Amino acid sequence: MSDKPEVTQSVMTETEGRPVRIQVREWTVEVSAGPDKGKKITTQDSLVRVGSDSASDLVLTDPTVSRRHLEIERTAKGLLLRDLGSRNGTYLDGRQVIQVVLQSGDKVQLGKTKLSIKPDTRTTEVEVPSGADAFGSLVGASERMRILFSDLRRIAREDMNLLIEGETGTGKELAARAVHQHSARRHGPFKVVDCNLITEEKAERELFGSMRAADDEEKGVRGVFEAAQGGTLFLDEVGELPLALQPKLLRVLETREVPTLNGGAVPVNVRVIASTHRNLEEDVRQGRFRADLYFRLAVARVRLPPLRTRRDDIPVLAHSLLQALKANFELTSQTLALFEGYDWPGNVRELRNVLERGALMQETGNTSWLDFMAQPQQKPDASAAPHTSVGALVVGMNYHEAKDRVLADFERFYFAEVMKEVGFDMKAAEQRTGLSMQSLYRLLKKNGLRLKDLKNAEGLEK
Ligand SMILES: Nc1ncnc2c1ncn2[C@@H]1O[C@H](COP(=O)(O)OP(=O)(O)OP(=O)(O)O)[C@@H](O)[C@H]1O
Repeated sequence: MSDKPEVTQSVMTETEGRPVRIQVREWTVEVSAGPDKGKKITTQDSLVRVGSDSASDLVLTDPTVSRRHLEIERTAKGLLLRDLGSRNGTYLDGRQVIQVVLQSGDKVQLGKTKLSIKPDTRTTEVEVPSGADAFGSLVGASERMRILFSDLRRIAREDMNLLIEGETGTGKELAARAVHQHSARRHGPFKVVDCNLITEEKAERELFGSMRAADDEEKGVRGVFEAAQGGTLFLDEVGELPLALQPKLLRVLETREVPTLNGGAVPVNVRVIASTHRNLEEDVRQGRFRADLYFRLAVARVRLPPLRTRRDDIPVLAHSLLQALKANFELTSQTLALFEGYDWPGNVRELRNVLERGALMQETGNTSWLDFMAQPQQKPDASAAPHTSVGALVVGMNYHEAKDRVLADFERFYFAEVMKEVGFDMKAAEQRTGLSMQSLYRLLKKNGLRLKDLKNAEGLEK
């Protein structure tokens, strides 16, 4: 669980423009009955997700509990419990509940498990710079994000390894880039490795660098650790790294060198930033992730909060994303209210995608935000023919902006169609597109096209 503080009360202690001291509180969710009795989580974060899925904050082994069963959010109105469409439901005093503000002493029942929630376990004070509502390309005006920006700024200076946790689309990669840009390494390279793609065969060559043959060296083949020399290496979705490879990564991190095949070693000077959407601590407990590697990676640790827990960021994010999209329309207060009432399962990426679609459709006078937001994750927009409205949109732009825009539309359309055409088989897509697997994944991700969502849209996945 994150060490991010949740703001519960603001106390101005200094004049405007100077740091503000705010009080943060810890709270605890504990299993009081059931197979996981005694298990608990104490956190300063505002959201606790409970379920059998290993990405939950409180992971339960009770087989009557759904993978994503419920979540409890600390809001200004109190502790808000939401059932996440669980199979066996969530009960309070024998009554099934979908969404409810918890009262003190409430016992929550899910399957054979009972939870007790203890607010205010401990209070501490933290300092937040006032007015800092962006860090690199990350935007956010909420106090939670401002605290996060100040943590990231400090971590950037300190050159330690960093683990960034957060749901999909919360900005983990943007945060990693921003840390790099604010560090002493900013003039060095920023290299990304998608750990979903690292197989045991590829690892030696691509990840651990110089385990290379002499002739590779002549051909100039360098592993990514060497390519990131003097800079930052971003290990995206590090929780997906096969167990067999974890000791090798650990060794490189410990020795700060990559071995060569001839028995030598090349020193590497690289800061590692890793990201995960999983609950890695739980993976460590379950033996899926090595504890020693976890502690090497998580010297500093931050969690990017889901958008639904910082709805006050939505207006500023929406305006800034629209600006970046060069979209030429105003968001009405009704639209913003609609946005603020929606849960954004795909987080900021989903908001950006919705705005992008809105920008295109508005040109044809068809904007209906509700349609876009109904199931945006299930309907990746890429297949929406871009040429119908893009012409009208780009004539107002300069050449470079227009080109970027048309290219982005083309990419989304092209990749969504190709993936459907090849039956979502990445190997076949690699051949069809002539791109490397790594580039293919990155372009899919860049365009907000997740394989799972595309399959969902085709009804291929539950
Ligand atoms: N705080 C933010 N400010 C501005 N844009 C943001 C922010 N967070 C996310 N975004 C937008 O969402 C997109 C996705 O962000 P990013 O790729 O960093 O998310 P992620 O957490 O790494 O996602 P995933 O886990 O799916 O890889 C970005 O390209 C950007 O447009």
